[in-house]
Amino acid sequence: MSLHIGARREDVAPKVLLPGDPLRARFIAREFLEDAVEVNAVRGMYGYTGTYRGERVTVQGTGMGMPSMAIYATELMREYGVRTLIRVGTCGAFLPEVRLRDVVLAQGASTDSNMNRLHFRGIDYAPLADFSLLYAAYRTARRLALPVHVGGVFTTDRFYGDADKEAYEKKLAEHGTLCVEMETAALYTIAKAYGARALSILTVSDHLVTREETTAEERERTFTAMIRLALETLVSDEEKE
Ligand SMILES: O=P(O)(O)O[C@H]1O[C@H](CO)[C@@H](O)[C@H]1O
Ligand SMILES: O=c1cc[nH]c(=O)[nH]1
Repeated sequence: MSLHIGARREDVAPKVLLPGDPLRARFIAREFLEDAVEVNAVRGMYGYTGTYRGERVTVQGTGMGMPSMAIYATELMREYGVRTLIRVGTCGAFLPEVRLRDVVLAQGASTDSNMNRLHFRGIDYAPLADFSLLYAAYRTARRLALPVHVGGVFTTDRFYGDADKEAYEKKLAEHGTLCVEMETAALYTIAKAYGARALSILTVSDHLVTREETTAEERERTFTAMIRLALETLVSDEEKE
């Protein structure tokens, strides 16, 4: 057990999927894993362990924002020995060519958060995906004939912004940033600190240019292309635990 995860150490697999929404964790366990058992319910942040094509996988909700992601990612690596982490999250698209329900592989993450600046004493660290995992996900997407966008994302501390936020998001879009979400910069930074491998796979749940959006139910219960891609990447990944 750790402070925020009630599972026994042996109940958590070395490979973990991380949705922000704990109900998406439950949906993934019910619809995609065999023999899934609930291993965490502390604070309602559900976690489950089961098998996917014979390999043990844990799916653990992380909540919203970098501090919450940092808590779960840290405890999973430090207390449970997790080595491979794939976030399966939602994002808002910045660019017209990134359409609603498209899938994004986050190569790196810019951020407006102060968390990394505190950690690196003012230096602008560049949080990057693990290349072997990114490459494995890209190859898996090709095999599944699933189109994906690969590029930079923006991890924000502010879901609701103002004119100031809109201005810097416009600049990020002009510099090729694909979409906005709230956890990837923390996940990539902390995974590197623990010598673990991390990747964020995101589905576009709303569009900041066209203003289209999906429903809360769709965010909880669908986006199966992203989930299938993440699970197939985990089990086809050549770096075995
Ligand atoms: O759908 P999840 O994984 O929670 O991801 C996105 O959705 C939440 C905001 O609605 C933030 O956590 C953001 O990163
Ligand atoms: O953080 C997020 C997630 C989805 N859509 C957004 O606009 N922001």
